[in-house]
Amino acid sequence: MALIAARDVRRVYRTGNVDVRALDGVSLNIESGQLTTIVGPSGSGKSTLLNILGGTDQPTSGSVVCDGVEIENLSEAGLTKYRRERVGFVFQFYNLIPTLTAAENVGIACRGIKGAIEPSEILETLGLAGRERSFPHELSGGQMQRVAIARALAKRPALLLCDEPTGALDSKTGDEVMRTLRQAAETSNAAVVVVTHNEGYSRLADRVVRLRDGKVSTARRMLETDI
Ligand SMILES: Nc1ncnc2c1ncn2[C@@H]1O[C@H](COP(=O)(O)OP(=O)(O)OP(=O)(O)O)[C@@H](O)[C@H]1O
Repeated sequence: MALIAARDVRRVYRTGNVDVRALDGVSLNIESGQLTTIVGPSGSGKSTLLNILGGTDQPTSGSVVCDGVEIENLSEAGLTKYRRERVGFVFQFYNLIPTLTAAENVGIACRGIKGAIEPSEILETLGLAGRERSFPHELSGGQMQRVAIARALAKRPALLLCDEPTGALDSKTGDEVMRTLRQAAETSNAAVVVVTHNEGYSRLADRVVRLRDGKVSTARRMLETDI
């Protein structure tokens, strides 16, 4: 069974007298252990979809079931619990706390979460052994992003949502980060979903969801092994 099943999801924003249909009947499944990229032109609804999957926004209509949770029916408290326990977030500009070390940044994010991975262990998995005590300003962009990925993975989320995770990186480092995310999907069995403007990364994806005007225009598998 798919980790996420979205059915006929609509999100309408009202600005003044104008309704903007950010999502206009999106249906898709997202599987655990796979890397899914969401691509499409600016304004096509990519971030809106990510926000709904992550429980930072709710659909105007339609249904989104993630890991057995019906997101559209959650209260504020339910959404907070869902975000905290099931979803990891990775952002373009890392969002690390500058006054905390790499290990502290990871540790603080999963305080009180049962079964969370030790900061040193997850940092090592992500190739950052020996950098536990480094502060963000002592790390390169790629290393900071790997700390951010470690922070997101430490709580063993079912879903890892990444909004333009390579947007601030050069192409070689961006490639490395995408490979790290692909590996994370395999080893952690999380569903990794990446919004990206870089269509080239689709070659690393198991599945590519293309949005256009708030609708899915194509959703296809990329790897031979998954066809
Ligand atoms: N809070 C909001 N209020 C009003 N309109 C919004 C809001 N958020 C998004 N929109 C509109 O919804 C549409 C989809 O926006 P969204 O940010 O999801 O697109 P996107 O594909 O992520 O774009 P980009 O690639 O530029 O980040 C756009 O027309 C946008 O202006």
